[in-house]
Amino acid sequence: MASYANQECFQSNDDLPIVLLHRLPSFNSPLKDILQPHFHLLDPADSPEPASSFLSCHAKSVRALICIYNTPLSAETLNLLPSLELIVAASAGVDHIDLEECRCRGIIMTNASTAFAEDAADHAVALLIDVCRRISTGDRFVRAGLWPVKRDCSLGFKMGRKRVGIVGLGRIGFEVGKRLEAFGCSIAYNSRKKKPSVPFSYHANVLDLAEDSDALILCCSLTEQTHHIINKDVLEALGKEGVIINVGRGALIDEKVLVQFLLRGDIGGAGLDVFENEPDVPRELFELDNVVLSPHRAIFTSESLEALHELVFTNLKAFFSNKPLQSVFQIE
Ligand SMILES: O=CC(=O)O
Repeated sequence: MASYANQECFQSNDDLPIVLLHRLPSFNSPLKDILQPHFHLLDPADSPEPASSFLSCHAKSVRALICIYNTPLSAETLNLLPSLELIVAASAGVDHIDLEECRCRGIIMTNASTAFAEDAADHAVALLIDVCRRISTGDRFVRAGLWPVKRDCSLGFKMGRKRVGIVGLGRIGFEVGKRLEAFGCSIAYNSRKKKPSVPFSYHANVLDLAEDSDALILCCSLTEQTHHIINKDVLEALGKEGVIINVGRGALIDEKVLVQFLLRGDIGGAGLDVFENEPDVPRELFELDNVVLSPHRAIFTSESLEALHELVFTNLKAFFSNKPLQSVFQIE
């Protein structure tokens, strides 16, 4: 457990480094209480003034900003902050932040993938097991009181020893691969570049990966290049018994196409933690027993959030002491 009290604290209130919290008024986080003794936190969401006047007023003093969860951070907002050098994203995905503007301005970014990787990977594997073994289906069957009156004969798929393709071998994808190796699965992956010293086989494109896989697990970031990376051709290549799992972002998949494939039985099943228009989920999926739906909660454990708080604290502390940062997100 992190102990923030033990960390060296800046001396007087005036000495506290200024950090801007960027959050929607609806997003609260215990981070505020944790950081308050160590940093002078500016929170426009708590101010009666419009955010733009609040930001203009404090613009010059803000060198670091914490972006809470998926609060959109546009070029327009960034332009109000000419002294900004660091964005600490309290999320693994950073598709809600204008990366092009950050790249042009040389703003450094850290994200939370080191804090979230293990729990997100557990969730991906849990979805795969659930889709293959129909665990949620069985749960619904028991709760509906059907067991005493009829037998549950829904046949699932074996999950062990399957060929699994991971799309995006960052920290989360790597943890997924490690876990599935223990189930006897053979692991291959696709990412922008082949990773040195990784024991999994590399496919330079997703179509080839899908052709060689029984299940695809999406763990990559959402970018212009990965938007709808899972399309009709990829789903066809995955085949009628193929399973798709998504713990990345909804728009990695062309969702309308996926729904059609599932309704026609042209794919074996799907485990989805993320959706194109969250929290709206295509209602057609509600009736399908080979689909497991999860409300974007792959990272939500108390341990993950504790690790996130520690990471945010450590990065801010390091930044203001000119020390190396952890979990830097490379903007390309
Ligand atoms: O989806 C969760 C995250 O990006 O942290």
